Amino acid sequence: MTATDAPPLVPAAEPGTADLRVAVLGVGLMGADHVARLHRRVSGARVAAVSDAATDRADQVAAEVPGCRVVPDPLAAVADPEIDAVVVASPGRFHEEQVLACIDRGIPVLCEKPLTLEAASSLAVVRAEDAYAARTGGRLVQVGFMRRFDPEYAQLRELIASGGIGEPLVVHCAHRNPAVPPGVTTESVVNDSVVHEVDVARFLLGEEIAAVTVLRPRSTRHAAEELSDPLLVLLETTGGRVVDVEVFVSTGLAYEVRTEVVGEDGSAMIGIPQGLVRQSAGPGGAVRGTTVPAGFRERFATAYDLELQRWVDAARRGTVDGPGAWDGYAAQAVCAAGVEALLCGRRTEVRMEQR
Ligand SMILES: NC(=O)c1ccc[n+]([C@@H]2O[C@H](COP(=O)([O-])OP(=O)(O)OC[C@H]3O[C@@H](n4cnc5c(N)ncnc54)[C@H](O)[C@@H]3O)[C@@H](O)[C@H]2O)c1
Ligand SMILES: O[C@H]1[C@H](O)[C@@H](O)[C@H](O)[C@@H](O)[C@H]1O
Repeated sequence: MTATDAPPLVPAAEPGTADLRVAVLGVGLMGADHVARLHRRVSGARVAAVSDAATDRADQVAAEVPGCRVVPDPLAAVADPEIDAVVVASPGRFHEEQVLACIDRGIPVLCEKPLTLEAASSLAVVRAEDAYAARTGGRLVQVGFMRRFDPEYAQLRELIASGGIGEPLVVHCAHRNPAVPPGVTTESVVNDSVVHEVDVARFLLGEEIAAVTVLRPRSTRHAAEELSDPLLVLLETTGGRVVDVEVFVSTGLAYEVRTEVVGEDGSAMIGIPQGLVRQSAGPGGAVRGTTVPAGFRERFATAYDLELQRWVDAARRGTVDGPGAWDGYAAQAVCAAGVEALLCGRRTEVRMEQR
């Protein structure tokens, strides 16, 4: 199920308030999905403008939404007085300036992960939003860690919080993509893929990550040259728990995202369809195990719906109801240590400012 073929959400916005006029910056794979969701499934908002470095792409996406304008310069879209809120879905290297422009204008922004590409620039976003909060008491930034809105992750968190499996000790994660676009590097796998598990670990365990170690097992023959794939990433939390992440981005098969938490009194796992599931290439390269989703758009369709609906509802109330700038910064600080650990081959401590 993707943005366009699922049944609409139940309207959630409060009556009597005007629709939020949203600009979406970057309408590639993710941005175009967000436009379709905001247009067809989410209530209380309308896509008033789109902006993309590829103007033909922007024209094509805008044509699907009545009343949607194309604004070629993304910063002009942010500055436009007829825009109330922004979704940033451009490549990560543009996030910092686009999010800072939203904070400068005092409008809410949902920024796709990663918040920025480095810990220092993410911290600059935190500081800018803190200055805005000191002046107004409000918050503006939400980061697109959509797994927090996935019903299975939410259920797992509640189970842990209720003591249902006792004190959590170890978390095992698998994050497997069938393939990644050309140009993806081993370092960008840490920043773009492992960043989800970093946020999941903080979300489930409620503590920071203190150190990262990265192991490089033998690489698959399916990986692009120079890509170390899979990786095993070990995250040690401040409370002494350990999270292991197998990240494998060129399986050639399907999209598998699993998380198992092992506690003192039990364990719980999410992300596995019931029954025996086998993933293997069949004759002629066909993929068996079709109950496993093909990609993140299918697996997390409900999470993206809920993420956008809650962002719109909160933005209309002048608040943020989801992972904020600090969560984006914390994840980048861990990923920076992860890239360092990858390059030096040793356990690396995370350097993070005090909140
Ligand atoms: N949460 C998730 O599950 C998820 C999934 C995929 C991608 N993402 C994130 O979404 C973002 C976009 O990824 P994608 O897969 O859609 O990439 P993409 O390459 O498909 O799309 C990016 C688009 O941005 C445009 N662009 C380039 N420079 C721009 C600029 N300065 N301003 C505005 N647009 C610009 C490109 O022309 C392209 O159309 C990334 O941050 C990525 O990490 C998140
Ligand atoms: O940008 C994508 C996206 O964030 C997906 O959710 C993740 O599974 C991929 O590994 C990553 O490349």
